[in-house]
Amino acid sequence: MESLGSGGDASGRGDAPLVTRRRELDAVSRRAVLDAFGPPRAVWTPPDDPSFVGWGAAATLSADGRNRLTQLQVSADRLFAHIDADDAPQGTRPRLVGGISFHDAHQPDPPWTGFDSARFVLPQLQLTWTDDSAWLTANAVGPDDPAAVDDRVEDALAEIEDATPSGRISEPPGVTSRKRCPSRERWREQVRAAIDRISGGDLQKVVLAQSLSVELERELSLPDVIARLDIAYPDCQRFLVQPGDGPVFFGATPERLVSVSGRTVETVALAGSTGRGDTTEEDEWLAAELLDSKKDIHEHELVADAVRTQLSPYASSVQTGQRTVRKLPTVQHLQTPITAELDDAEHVLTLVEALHPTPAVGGLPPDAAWETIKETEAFDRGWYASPVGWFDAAGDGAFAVGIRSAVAEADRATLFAGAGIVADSDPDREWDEVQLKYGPMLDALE
Ligand SMILES: C=C(O[C@@H]1C=C(C(=O)O)C=C[C@H]1O)C(=O)O
Repeated sequence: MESLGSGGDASGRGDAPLVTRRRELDAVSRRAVLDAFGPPRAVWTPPDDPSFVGWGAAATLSADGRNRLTQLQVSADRLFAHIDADDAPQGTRPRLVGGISFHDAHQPDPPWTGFDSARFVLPQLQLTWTDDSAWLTANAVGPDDPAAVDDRVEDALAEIEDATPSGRISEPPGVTSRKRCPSRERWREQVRAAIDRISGGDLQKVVLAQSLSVELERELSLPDVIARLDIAYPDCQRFLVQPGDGPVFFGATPERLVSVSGRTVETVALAGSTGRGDTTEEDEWLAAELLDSKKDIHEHELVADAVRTQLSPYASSVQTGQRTVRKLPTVQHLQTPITAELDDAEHVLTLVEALHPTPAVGGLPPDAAWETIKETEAFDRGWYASPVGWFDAAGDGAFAVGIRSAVAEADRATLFAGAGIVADSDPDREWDEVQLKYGPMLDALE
């Protein structure tokens, strides 16, 4: 490990060549290979792009402190400086996969063991699925003999060929006990205190979160959890990060933080929520009410304005799409797509830094919101509501906001969900909204 200034380290041996080999394979079952290869691993399955899985660590970059994303960019540039092939199709190029914690003051204590303030891994093996095939990419850094990398490819190919899915996707493990933080009564007090602060004028919005710790009847099968989320949440970004043998962070989030491809930036404002109806009529009525709700439009537009403002130093023209209702299995949200063309090429981490946390998960103004969150929430957000994603040597990449998520180890999991509080929020409605947002993870577990 070498040190890159305070708190930064990289096992990427910046000046050593990065050796990459790739092979196209017949389609393989992701569930089967996830079963066959253990941690460290990462899964990234976007709604509209190929699925990606990484195993092992050819290099690990981690950093903390206020400059964590700048430090990471420096170590990543060094790691990628001597890449031996970069003209391959996008999904097959070497990628750093990982994420950062909600706040830079985070310590990787339980349940977040292994989840540094910022941590990205260049996998030893990457598998990327295309429409009818898959690509295996093997990465190695430094004194590794290129012939050893070829051997690793052959070994991995043999193992992948042998990997067969183990029967049907199992049923969720089942929940035997649950512990909420805060209690309903305490939540009411917290929301009222936040509203008082908003009335005082130094805060416009704050997103307060809850945690739900559950014990499971059986140990969690990660390949099966991901398979169940694929079926139930195909329109969401499914992700999983497991730094070592310990905990895993996973989710199915509807919220893109930012993606950068060349000069094109895509992001979204997602805030303002209601439930789903039991009938089509009720569902449409709820959607219409949401689209018309002054409180939700206010909550939403604070996010859209902040996103546009944060992008403006990098892009002279920022396009705002139409505000519509995004329907998810347990909730509906107001959503506005936002796109921009960058004036100059920028690294996706620069935009992550500019945007995180948006007021969809933090609040406004950001410092007053963080102060309120820190004083109010009696648990560590860890990587919940934080940027999770990947980037490559060109600085292209994609990041989601890690909501609708849980951190789990063996037969325990902690789920997180939050709601935006504005001046006219009602504590009980916000409570109900949070329970709906636990839906995706609870469905995966019970
Ligand atoms: C904070 C969460 O969700 C965010 C908050 C929303 C809201 O307050 O309406 C809606 C979508 C997300 O941006 C969460 O799911 O935990």
